[in-house]
Amino acid sequence: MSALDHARLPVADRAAMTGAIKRLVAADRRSFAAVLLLYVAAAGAGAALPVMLGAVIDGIGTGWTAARVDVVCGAIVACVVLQLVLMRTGRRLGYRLGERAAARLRESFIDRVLRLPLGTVERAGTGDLATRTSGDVGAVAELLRKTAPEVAVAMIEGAVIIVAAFVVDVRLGLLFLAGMPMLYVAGRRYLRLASPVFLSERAAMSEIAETATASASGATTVAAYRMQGERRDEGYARAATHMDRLKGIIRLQTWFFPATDLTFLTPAVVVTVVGGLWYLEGWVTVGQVVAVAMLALRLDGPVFRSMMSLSEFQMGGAAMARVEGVHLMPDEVREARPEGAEVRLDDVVFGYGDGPDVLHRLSLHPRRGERLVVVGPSGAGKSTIARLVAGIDRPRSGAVTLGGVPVADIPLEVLRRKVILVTQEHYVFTATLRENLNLALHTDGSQASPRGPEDGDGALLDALAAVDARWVADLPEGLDTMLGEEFHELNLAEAQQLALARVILADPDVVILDEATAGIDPGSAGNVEASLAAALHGRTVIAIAHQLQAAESADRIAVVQDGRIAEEGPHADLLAAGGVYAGLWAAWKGVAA
Ligand SMILES: Nc1ncnc2c1ncn2[C@@H]1O[C@H](COP(=O)(O)OP(=O)(O)OP(=O)(O)O)[C@@H](O)[C@H]1O
Repeated sequence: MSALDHARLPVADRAAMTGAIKRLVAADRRSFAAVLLLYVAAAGAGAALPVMLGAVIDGIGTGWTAARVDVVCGAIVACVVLQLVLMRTGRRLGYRLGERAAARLRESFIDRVLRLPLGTVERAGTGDLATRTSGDVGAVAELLRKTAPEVAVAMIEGAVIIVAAFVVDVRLGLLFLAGMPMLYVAGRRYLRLASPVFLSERAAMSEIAETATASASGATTVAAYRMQGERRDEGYARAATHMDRLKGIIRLQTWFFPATDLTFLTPAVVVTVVGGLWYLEGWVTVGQVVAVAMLALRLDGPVFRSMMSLSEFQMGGAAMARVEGVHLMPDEVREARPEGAEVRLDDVVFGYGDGPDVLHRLSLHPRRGERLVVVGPSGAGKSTIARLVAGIDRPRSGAVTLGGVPVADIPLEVLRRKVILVTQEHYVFTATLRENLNLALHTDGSQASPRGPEDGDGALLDALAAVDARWVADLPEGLDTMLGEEFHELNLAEAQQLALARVILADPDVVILDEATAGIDPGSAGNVEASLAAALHGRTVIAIAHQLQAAESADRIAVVQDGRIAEEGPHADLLAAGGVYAGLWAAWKGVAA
């Protein structure tokens, strides 16, 4: 296979992000309003402190009684307690709200990823998708559960403090705002500059993951071609790029953070100095100046907290843009309903991406219930035929149909019940053998629902027996044995048998086996195929085979060469014809002998 072209998955723009945030808020509207209300009330109780303190200062000057001062001081203490209680309750609710939003986001992300067309996933590269699935979704969850509530509290506190300053005195309130333009300008500039910097840092991280995943999954190939040095250099180069992007973030923050120190001190200094002069003019009272100056100083808390969170906020935002980007993938419109289960390939032309044609006007008509074996030299296009029949790819021209409609137009949930492709890549889920088998059963009532021990294990055990999986008898807990890397690990042959047993349980109309028994030793592969053929009797089986032994017993053999069907017919006829198949057979017999 040639290298896949890498078409990155999209990243959400501002409008898509706004839409996503609106959806998240709307899904939990009442809790959101409650949290907002609690934060505003807590901030109000906090801002009341300096205001009341100012009132006490002025009150003492204008002859308040000690009792009155005591009452106000009591109210100040009550406000401190109230603020603590409100803030604590708000935070608890806020974190829960964030957690729920994160869970919702995760679910819709996974749902979307599982519905992505396989071809798209392949072209995007597993690194990009892996980074989005693990790192990015995690970063967004952190954003929703921690950073966003943190920033929301800070913003609300800041807003309430400013309102409180205006309540004390409008002119002092305006003075208070004197330091704000700097903060606004610096904040805007930072946000504008930071967004692409953080996005590029995330993208560089994906590249590292992509390289590491590719090197690890292709380790044996890398070793065989002695490409360790190249792969290492590639990894270093990607890591260096990532380092550069991180340095960019640090450079940006180096000038931004000191600037913010100045910004939040400026209003307090301006209020104290100018407010002092206004007091001398008799325009304001000492209590008012003290109250607004204290409010200005209190601004440092929310400003500092939001500054500290801003980088995480940016990072979370960049991650969210990538997570949401997955939703921008155009949905595949698959609405065709097949009538029956006849498979036909007519004049099919196909090529990968922008590459050259690999199938050239190829036609193949597997008959209902027949076992058609497809053979041919390496690179002839056998697996490509399998992918087209399974609806993973679409032909450039011509038609690949199932029950009279294009396979690639059939909704996946319908198609997967009718056509199953088994390749050499098998996945054993970390779950019990029973659960691994039950995956194959439809849960919508159209066929038997997942079975537990109480339902009898007959069907599961029969399916395993049909693929000659004798190892099941030795499992410590039978069908309830946990499989997976950390539990009972299956070897390649066993994993293939598990995949084949799933096919029997799924009971589709058409089964495509693309070297599906290649991992099983040639001695037992024959047994497995024979018993599988018996279990799949009546189904259309298209088997792609390297081992010509499997071809001998086929109903029909199709020989693919250079993307075309070179010959078709039963084993004996093709041998007698003395063409391509006879040559392949002789070569294989020579090897096998
Ligand atoms: N994902 C892909 N992207 C680009 N080219 C591809 C891809 N998969 C296969 N090809 C190319 O398409 C042609 C047919 O490949 P295909 O895998 O169908 O052949 P095959 O007969 O199954 O070979 P083999 O027996 O080695 O598996 C080859 O030239 C191959 O390089």
